[in-house]
Amino acid sequence: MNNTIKLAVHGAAGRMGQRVVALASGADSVEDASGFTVVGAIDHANHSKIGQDAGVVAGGSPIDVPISPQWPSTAEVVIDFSLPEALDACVAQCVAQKCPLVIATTGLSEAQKESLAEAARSIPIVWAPSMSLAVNLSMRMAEQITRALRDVAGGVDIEILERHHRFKADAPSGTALKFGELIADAMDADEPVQHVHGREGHTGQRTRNEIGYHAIRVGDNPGEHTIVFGMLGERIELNVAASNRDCYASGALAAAKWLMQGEAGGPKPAGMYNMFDVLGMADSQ
Ligand SMILES: NC(=O)C1=CN([C@@H]2O[C@H](COP(=O)(O)OP(=O)(O)OC[C@H]3O[C@@H](n4cnc5c(N)ncnc54)[C@H](OP(=O)(O)O)[C@@H]3O)[C@@H](O)[C@H]2O)C=CC1
Ligand SMILES: O=C(O)C1=N[C@H](C(=O)O)C[C@H](O)C1
Repeated sequence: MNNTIKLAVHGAAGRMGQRVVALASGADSVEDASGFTVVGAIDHANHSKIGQDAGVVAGGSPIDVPISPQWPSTAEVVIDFSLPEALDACVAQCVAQKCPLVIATTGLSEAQKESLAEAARSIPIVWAPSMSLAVNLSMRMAEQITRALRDVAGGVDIEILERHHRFKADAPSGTALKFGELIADAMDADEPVQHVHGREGHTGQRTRNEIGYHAIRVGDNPGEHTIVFGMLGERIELNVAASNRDCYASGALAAAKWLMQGEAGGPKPAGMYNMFDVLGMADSQ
């Protein structure tokens, strides 16, 4: 009997979708990727790869699953790496099929975030801007550093630099925004933290309660974040960089597996989860 997890990938012909298909279908031996059968490789109807075998599109052997706009009825869990404008239909489909969902797409609108919260009332969703273990661990470290430096004499200036490939559509990265959100909470400032995106012109002196963001787009960089904690006389730089996209793909597969491991033997209960939950870091602030 085949008791592997039946997986559908949304955005399957894209850079990330291809790596998820490749790992989940065993092209490389990665522990988090074992135990899946890819049953659906979904992309939009006008994609040039429609009809081609998803395993071959991903650079491996055929897996008998074509890239298709059709949703398979057999999927037990869905991983989405697509575009914000493609996400609403994906969420609606998962709700209709009562299918657990991992959402990795970034650049979502506030309205989309609200509808995700609504969807999470009926299905379990893992939603995170970075599926990488190293990034999520670095987020926890950034919170700790922020708290440790909160009352340092002279103050600390926190700036977030992110570097990504030239094809990336959103800026700053979802990960940079998440770092900023967590750091702002950890600053526990008396006044609201200002999120300042780039600087140009006569900006005046930097205020104490701001976080700066700088988005660099260069070549094929698969993702790098540097959090600078600048003090008077010294600084800390927390740098986390991907060498390739498999840290995100294997993290998404770990999340899909985690969603399928509810206490009652079925999937997790409906709710909104993140990678801290998946990685057992929810309480390690
Ligand atoms: N959370 C995480 O760990 C990570 C998140 N990401 C995020 O994942 C997303 C995808 O990244 P990446 O793979 O590099 O992007 P790509 O553009 O390479 O892939 C997106 C895929 O979705 C397709 N698509 C477009 N419209 C639809 C639709 N209506 N239905 C289904 N598929 C559609 C695209 O087709 P077409 O090319 O024709 O537009 C493409 O094949 C981004 O938001 C990125 O920021 C990326 C890496 C890690
Ligand atoms: O588009 C990408 O490539 C990435 N996007 C995510 C983000 O916006 O944070 C995660 C990762 O950095 C790669």
